[in-house]
Amino acid sequence: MMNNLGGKSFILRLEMTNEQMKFAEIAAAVSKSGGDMVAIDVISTSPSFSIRDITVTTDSNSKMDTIIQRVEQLDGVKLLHVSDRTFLLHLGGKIETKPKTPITNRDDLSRVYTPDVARVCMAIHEQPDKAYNLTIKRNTIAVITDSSAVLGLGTIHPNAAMPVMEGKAMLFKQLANVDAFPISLNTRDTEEIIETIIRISPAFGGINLEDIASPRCFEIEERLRKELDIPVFHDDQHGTAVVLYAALLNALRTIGKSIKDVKVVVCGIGAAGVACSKILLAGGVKELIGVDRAGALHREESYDNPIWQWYAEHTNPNAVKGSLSEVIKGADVFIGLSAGGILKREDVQSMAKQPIVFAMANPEPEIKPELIEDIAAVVATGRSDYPNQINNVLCFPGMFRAALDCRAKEINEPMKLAAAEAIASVISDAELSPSYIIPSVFNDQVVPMIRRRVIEAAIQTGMARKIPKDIHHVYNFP
Ligand SMILES: NC(=O)C1=CN([C@@H]2O[C@H](COP(=O)(O)OP(=O)(O)OC[C@H]3O[C@@H](n4cnc5c(N)ncnc54)[C@H](O)[C@@H]3O)[C@@H](O)[C@H]2O)C=CC1
Ligand SMILES: CC(=O)C(=O)O
Ligand SMILES: [Mg+2]
Repeated sequence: MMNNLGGKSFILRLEMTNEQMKFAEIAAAVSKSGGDMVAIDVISTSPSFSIRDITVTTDSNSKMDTIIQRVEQLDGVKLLHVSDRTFLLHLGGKIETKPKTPITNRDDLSRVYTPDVARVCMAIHEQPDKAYNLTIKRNTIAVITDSSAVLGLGTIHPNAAMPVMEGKAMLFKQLANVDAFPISLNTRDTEEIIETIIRISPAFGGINLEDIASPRCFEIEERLRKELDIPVFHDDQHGTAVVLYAALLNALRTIGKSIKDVKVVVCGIGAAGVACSKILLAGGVKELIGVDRAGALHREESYDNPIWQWYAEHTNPNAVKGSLSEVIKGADVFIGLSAGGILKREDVQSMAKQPIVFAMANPEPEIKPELIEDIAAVVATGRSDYPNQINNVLCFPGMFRAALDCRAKEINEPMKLAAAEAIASVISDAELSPSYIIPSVFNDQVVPMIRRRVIEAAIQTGMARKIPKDIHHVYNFP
């Protein structure tokens, strides 16, 4: 079954008769259908035929079927199997847990497990905070979803949300050495979600809420922040807002506009759209218009959704009404956090000179960059296969590294702004350009810069319960 989630790479296992072996024809069939043959591996050979794996890449999934059909039609070639490399990477899940020390004899066994472990349990029982020293709590967070807003896929089965949560857990570990447990809840009831998270919280040093739809995500996060003494961070709201703000600061630097003067249209007033709008208001944007499915939110309308009511009262100073195409006219910046393909080239043509377009919906952006690269000054998406990836992955590993290291009670607004400024500052003036406004996820300065700036902000705002040695030493904090 084909989907349409962007470019991909796949492997065709082919049985080829030796006298009719024709790589040139296979390469031509692949190329004519819009693919590239990037590798050939021999699996087995016999006097009359051989079995080979041909790795093919395409720039869109829709071309995959055509390539397969063309290759199947070649004489002397039998298609045995098609493996999608993305699926292969997911076989058996993407992460595992491992003991830190081996258990090789009875003595080890009695220390890590019963009877000696009981002494450790009782030490923590007498002083529960010792969990930070004697359990995984010190370095472990939970990545928790209710599967109601997974990427831009909407509500999907709880099992189906796991690949994204596992992916986030991988990124936490690889980028910031934070251990993360992926958890997909089998409920979408606000009270049950809150109660479940409170009940499982003792194991964790932080909670990363992920892909929980608005408006329930706002209440869930607010209530958990009050109830728990560990940081609770809704990644789609705050991680996205931090990275968006960093990218916008740098994009404006490239075209010489000031954040205080630009007209910004945010499309999709959900979890990410609300948080991004809040950070923009805090950063000084005055003319901000939010658009959702029914058009611009404005103060002359009343909304059942309390966050939309708040939004309408705090944005759109001229109470502009209308569809996205109407309100985007003359805007300097478009920020899409809604759904794929909803922005038209004509909409971008109607924006102010040197428009900035951040089409951040995943997996399909609001508009494909190639459709507007000749008319937009700066274009960014949420994806890793285009330049300028604005994705919360630039924030959450460093943010939780910092929060765990200083044992933060909460992640507050100054800590988020500090993270945004840290990300923006990774790119020097000499490096900055319209196609390089935001560092890559593989830039190894990102996590340490965020960590340092966020810990400083946590200390200065009374959120840190511990001052890591390196920070204490460098800044001479009391
Ligand atoms: N690049 C990044 O780092 C991130 C990207 N996203 C993407 O942003 C999108 C929204 O995510 P969330 O805010 O978590 O979801 P959400 O479900 O909380 O909000 C989505 C909002 O978009 C609106 N919307 C949907 N179709 C629309 C349309 N055609 N026109 C106008 N508004 C429309 C919905 O009514 C809703 O208010 C998703 O595609 C998600 O993948 C979200 C978080 C991070
Ligand atoms: C990137 C991300 O968290 C999302 O698209 O939901
Ligand atoms: Mg998400």
